Amino acid sequence: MSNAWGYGPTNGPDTWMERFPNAKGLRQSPINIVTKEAQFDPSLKPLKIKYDPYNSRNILNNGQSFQVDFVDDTDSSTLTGGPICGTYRLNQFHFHWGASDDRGSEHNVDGAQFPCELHLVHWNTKYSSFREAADKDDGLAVIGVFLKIGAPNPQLQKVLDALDFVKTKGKQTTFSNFDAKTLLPHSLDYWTYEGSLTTPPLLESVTWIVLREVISVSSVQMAKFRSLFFTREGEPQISMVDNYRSPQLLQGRQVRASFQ
Ligand SMILES: NS(=O)(=O)c1ccc(S(=O)(=O)c2ccccc2)s1
Ligand SMILES: [Zn+2]
Repeated sequence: MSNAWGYGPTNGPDTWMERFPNAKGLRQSPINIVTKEAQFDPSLKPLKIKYDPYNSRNILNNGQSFQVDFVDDTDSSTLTGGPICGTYRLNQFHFHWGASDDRGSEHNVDGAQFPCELHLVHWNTKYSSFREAADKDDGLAVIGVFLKIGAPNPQLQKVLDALDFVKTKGKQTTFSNFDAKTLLPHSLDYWTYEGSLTTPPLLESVTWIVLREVISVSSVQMAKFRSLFFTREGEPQISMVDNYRSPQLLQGRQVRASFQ
């Protein structure tokens, strides 16, 4: 029986500190964003996001979520501006969601959870590769976008339609010509703070950029997320749901806002 980390009763977030000591670190993610304590910082620049659909490569069920991977050997899909210095390249995006619409996001806002949260993962090109950047203090920048129950999201549906081909752990399929920018809300107002990966190895290398404006998702679309499995083909099926870590202690960190 694999002792890999996961989200179940015997390998979930409360057990992670046994094998991943970063879990007890001072800049862990996610957090609860208390909006009244997030200070407007006029020195924060607007986010500059340039994504080239040509870079989207495949979609993979990695046994914890599903991710859309991007070719990141050039600066054609990048994040600049905002709270970061230099250029960060888009490497992948993935989601976290709940077993029901009342939970699923990792970050909370004023104690409220959303049914789903999108993470767009970028790495700092001052380092030679994603792998080299992954454990550096300024190595990664992740844009978080909350999904709220409402009208069906046609752009998201393009991603959900591909899930039929990656139902179980390890399955992947080609996913080309997808413009990740179509998943972003109109406003790029954001909160930002210094944090970590929200999954093992919980590296404290992430500048978090959490967008204030949500994107919509219908309940039917949420059911599609929940049609995936944590388990491999042929193993007893465990539905891929509740793949989120709960908010961690702020430990004195400041959350800044790009807006008043
Ligand atoms: N949920 S999250 O956005 O914080 C996140 C967790 C894991 C990753 S990673 O797979 O990119 C990765 C990055 C570095 C090392 C290992 C995996 S991104
Ligand atoms: Zn994530």
